Amino acid sequence: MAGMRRPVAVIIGMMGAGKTRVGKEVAQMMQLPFADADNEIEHDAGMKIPEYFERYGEPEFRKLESDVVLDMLEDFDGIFSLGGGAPMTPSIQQGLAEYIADGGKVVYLMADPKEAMERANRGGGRPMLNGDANERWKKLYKERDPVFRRVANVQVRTHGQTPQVAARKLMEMIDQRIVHVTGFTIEPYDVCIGEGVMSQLAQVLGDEPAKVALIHTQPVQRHSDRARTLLRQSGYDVHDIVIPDAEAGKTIEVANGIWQRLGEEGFTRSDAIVGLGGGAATDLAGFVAATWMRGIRYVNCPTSLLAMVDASTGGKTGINTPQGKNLVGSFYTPAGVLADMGALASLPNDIFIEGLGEVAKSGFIMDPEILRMLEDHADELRSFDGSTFLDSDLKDVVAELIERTVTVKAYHVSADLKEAGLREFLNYGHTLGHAIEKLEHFRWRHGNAVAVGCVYAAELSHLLGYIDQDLVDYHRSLLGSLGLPTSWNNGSWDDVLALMHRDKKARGNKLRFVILGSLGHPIHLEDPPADAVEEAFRRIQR
Ligand SMILES: NC(=O)c1ccc[n+]([C@@H]2O[C@H](COP(=O)([O-])OP(=O)(O)OC[C@H]3O[C@@H](n4cnc5c(N)ncnc54)[C@H](O)[C@@H]3O)[C@@H](O)[C@H]2O)c1
Ligand SMILES: O=C(O)C(=O)C[C@@H](O)[C@H](O)[C@H](O)COP(=O)(O)O
Repeated sequence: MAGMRRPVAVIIGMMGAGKTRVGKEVAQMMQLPFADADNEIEHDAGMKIPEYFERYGEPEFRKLESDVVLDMLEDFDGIFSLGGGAPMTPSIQQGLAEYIADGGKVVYLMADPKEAMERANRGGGRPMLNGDANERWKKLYKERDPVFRRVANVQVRTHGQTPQVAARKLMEMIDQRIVHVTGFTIEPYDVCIGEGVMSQLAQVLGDEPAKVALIHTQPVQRHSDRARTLLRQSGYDVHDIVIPDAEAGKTIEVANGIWQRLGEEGFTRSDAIVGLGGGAATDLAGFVAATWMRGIRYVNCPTSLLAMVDASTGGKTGINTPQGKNLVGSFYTPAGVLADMGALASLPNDIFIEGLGEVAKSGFIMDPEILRMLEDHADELRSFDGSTFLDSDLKDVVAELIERTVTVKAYHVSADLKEAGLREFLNYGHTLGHAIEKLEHFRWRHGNAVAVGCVYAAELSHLLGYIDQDLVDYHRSLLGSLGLPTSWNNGSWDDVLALMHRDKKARGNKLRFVILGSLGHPIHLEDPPADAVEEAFRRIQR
């Protein structure tokens, strides 16, 4: 039945861009069939395209092309390359938009115009280039390039690359998962998830910045080396800024040191920042980007699981103060997020597991499929080993968990960037979680503290009659099976309570929490009874 199959990717681009050559190469690498729309048309028409053009003219050709392309979009499951002019036809544009909405990848293959023009002129037989071929090509490029950019959801630059290198790049891009973040007050951006996606850094930064401050920590040196090389190859003047690791980097002193460097090194409003590392590094880099000259462009390259699923997306940037976690900051949206799963190869097991705390949180508040996946793969996830990860079956599971968790995040952020209500649901588990982190002098990892905080919030939900004991037990058993902590007994209630009053959800002297009305349905809890708030704490101490 039509509609059951769809292409793995559709390649569009100018005549001579190498769509067929590169497309065939990709198909071979991925062991998929390849189809070229022009061949399919010639097959249907029973004649060569130039002959069809001559006999029936361009409008008839475009009609036939549209029929063939729309059929293939619903009944072909390989790599499909379109003729240069196909994406200009409104019915094909509509078909491609539906295909993208259904999760498809429309790849704009961007070759060097000079190379593409030469290739297109070689061999002749292109009716659209009749007359002065170079002039025709340039004119068509001017018309088509903006349309191609609009209809594609993936862009691959192949300037000066061999078809094999271009194909590998394209394959990485096809394999990637993309979550789109948009909203009323948000400049839309994509979170790209997959191995190798860091190679899109220059594309996301754009042409405007001349200088790029690459802010990272020392443990991710190998990934920052790669980013620096990519940036230099693309012609940026790269300024390497190494910050103290983890929470030690989220301080006003560190931010001040970077402001000084940006000033001394002449960073202007058109320059940019790349934040690379765990969530602490991306929070700090975002904060510097938000404040330097009141805001410059920044791109996040998260390298920990937690930063990939949560910290790098959504625009909450900030630093800690001696009084608490993230007390100073701003909502400032990145231009893009490149979650390169290749970085997970160097991630220690305990830091991977910590990230699962935020993944589970997203399951509890919205996406039960996340919880099912965590249950089904608890043993493999718990034994995560970066050195074998990229070649293991776990990679696809983790890619899907990242995509689903980022989708939960994007849903809340898109509707409520500045956290007027809905976005607060992402804070499930954080009221107690942040207090634990502070009382443990940040030696407890964020995701671990959030895991305990989720059990606390579940206990509170149960005490107030919203959920039954089974769901509280489920929190403990699921989080425990992943190697996450579910209890904490290292601080006094008075200290915890004082810190929870400093939580950003509190209003005046009233506590506010996010609890569960039922699984997947969080609710706000305003000014709850003091005895329930304390009793829930007693229950997580056991
Ligand atoms: N802005 C937000 O919306 C948001 C959301 C969630 C968490 N956060 C913040 O994120 C931080 C927690 O993030 P985190 O868990 O990534 O902690 P982290 O940034 O402290 O990183 C944990 C450790 O792992 C190292 N690391 C990271 N990637 C690595 C890799 N690929 N290989 C080897 N080592 C690697 C880091 O250098 C660090 O030592 C907290 O500060 C938290 O408040 C922010
Ligand atoms: O994006 C959000 O909104 C969140 O609350 C996500 C949290 O997982 C994250 O830890 C965030 O940094 C917490 O923010 P805070 O406002 O409670 O400091």
